[in-house]
Amino acid sequence: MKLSQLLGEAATAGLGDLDIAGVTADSREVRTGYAFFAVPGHAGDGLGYAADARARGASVVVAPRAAEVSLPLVVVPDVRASLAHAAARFYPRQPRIVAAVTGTSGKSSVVDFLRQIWIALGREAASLGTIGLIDKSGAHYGALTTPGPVALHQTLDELCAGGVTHLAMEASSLGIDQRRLDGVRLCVGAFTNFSRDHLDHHRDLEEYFAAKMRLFDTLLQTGQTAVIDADSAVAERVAAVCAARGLALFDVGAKGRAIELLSVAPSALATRLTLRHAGETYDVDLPLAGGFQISNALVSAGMAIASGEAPGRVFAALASLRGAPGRLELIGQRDGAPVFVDYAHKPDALDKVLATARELAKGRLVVVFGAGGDRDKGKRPLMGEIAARAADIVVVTDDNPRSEEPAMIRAAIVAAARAAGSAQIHEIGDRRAAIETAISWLRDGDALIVAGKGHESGQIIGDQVLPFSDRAVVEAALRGKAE
Ligand SMILES: CC(=O)N[C@H]1[C@@H](OP(=O)(O)OP(=O)(O)OC[C@H]2O[C@@H](n3ccc(=O)[nH]c3=O)[C@H](O)[C@@H]2O)O[C@H](CO)[C@@H](O)[C@@H]1O[C@H](C)C(=O)N[C@@H](C)C(=O)N[C@H](CCC(=O)O)C(=O)O
Ligand SMILES: Nc1ncnc2c1ncn2[C@@H]1O[C@H](COP(=O)(O)OP(=O)(O)OP(=O)(O)O)[C@@H](O)[C@H]1O
Ligand SMILES: N[C@H](CCC[C@H](N)C(=O)O)C(=O)O
Ligand SMILES: [Mg+2]
Repeated sequence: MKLSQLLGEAATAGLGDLDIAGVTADSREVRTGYAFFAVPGHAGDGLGYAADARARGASVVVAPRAAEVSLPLVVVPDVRASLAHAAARFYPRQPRIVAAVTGTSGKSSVVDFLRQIWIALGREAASLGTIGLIDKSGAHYGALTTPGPVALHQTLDELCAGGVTHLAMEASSLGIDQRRLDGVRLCVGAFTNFSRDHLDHHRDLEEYFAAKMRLFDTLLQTGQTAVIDADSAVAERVAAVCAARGLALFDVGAKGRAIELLSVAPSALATRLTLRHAGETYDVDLPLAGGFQISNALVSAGMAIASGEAPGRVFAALASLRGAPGRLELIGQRDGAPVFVDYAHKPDALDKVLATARELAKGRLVVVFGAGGDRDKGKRPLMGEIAARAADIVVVTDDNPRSEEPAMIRAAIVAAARAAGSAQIHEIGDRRAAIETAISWLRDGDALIVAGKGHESGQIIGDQVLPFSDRAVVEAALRGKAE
């Protein structure tokens, strides 16, 4: 492909006729004839790797500023956006329907539910996000929630070639901000909710909010639909952003107008809902527990309807939804006490999941959790406080300490937990021992939530990833054996 086709004629300053064999922002992936996009990153500056790119055969560097690089160089105003658009042109095919969801919590659940609804309605559907790419061939785990633009466009092209017509994808705030989704031909966008997260990357909550809003004020086009959880505290602000862009608003929830949640009747691990949409009333038996799962299910139903599906069929499909892996997933029981694995690793998610579990526990509520190293330190005391207030027994353990001293992370949680509530607070660093001990304490009517790692398959200590699965450890402990 010619450079002019990748970047647009105006941008290429006389170099438009160069044949380009591939695009990348990582010099280590450069092959002969590639265009190397020099991205100023968090850890390094791509221009510093131009010599490496040249040595590996790059034929041109695309950069945000002029520099001495011994290769033809094209300067562009927004190099991450140029990379994303170039990747979209290099890998041109995309599923006909691409729906993206943003929000602090619920994204992985929503994309999983939307894929399940589409499949139930006979569509060739896939989902992409934190738990990987899930299509009919199975689950393929990826490192990022929203992949980098080159990997993303390659994936979209491959999915399309494989016959996938409908894709539900997570739009992380970092992904949106870093232009990973620029060039994706979106049809529908959705917003779940907003609370504290990623303050290790965004300067403050306003900046984090603005990053999410880019999905609505820039990436979606006038006339397209935005589905919003109307019960979110920021729903009105999001609606105003959507209105200013000329998006069609589809709001869902107790305060929703497009799908109005009229009543909720919880029963053990399921919930009966009555909904109103376009003047019709629907009864739905949602086979999931928890108010937050209702929100997620309604957002996914809204996205399915916005993508052209018949509402009656969409609501009928909700009756067979399965929870996303590691999201309030019931693994088994010990003496009448259910044990769940959940991915709450931020304050609001922990609050929501413990509130749900409290309703399921006739006896004591037990929680095992920790907090990630090299991540927002501010969330540690908040999570300690929430756990101590919501649970009866709190076991603070390790969750991906990365380069930090694990005991320091635990200490920050434990101190806040001890100051906050009347719960028993225990500290057991070894996560396997923490889970096994908590399970050994269970009595009839109790409930245990093992939070923070969900689907994850490793414990990151230093720069090593040791195989570890909460699910496997819980299963083994419930069988009464070491895993
Ligand atoms: C902090 C962050 O967001 N980093 C992401 C970002 O990297 P960066 O642009 O800052 O890169 P950098 O390391 O400073 O390097 C600068 C440039 O030099 C290049 N380079 C580097 C080394 C080399 O030898 N040669 C070379 O060319 C790099 O490819 C890069 O283009 O852009 C890269 C490409 O898109 C991402 O792979 C990378 O994700 C890292 C691995 C990461 O861990 N990101 C996490 C925090 C993340 O993005 N998480 C979100 C949210 C998760 C959620 O809430 O669900 C996600 O979407 O997953
Ligand atoms: N709508 C919601 N509101 C609040 N908490 C939620 C909601 N949905 C899920 N949660 C909680 O957040 C956890 C993560 O859910 P999920 O993976 O669906 O969200 P996510 O937005 O993809 O999160 P991440 O950004 O970590 O990938 C769940 O395990 C649950 O504890
Ligand atoms: N995408 C999130 C996931 C965190 C999961 C939790 N187990 C942790 O390691 O903090 C992050 O990397 O911050
Ligand atoms: Mg996710």
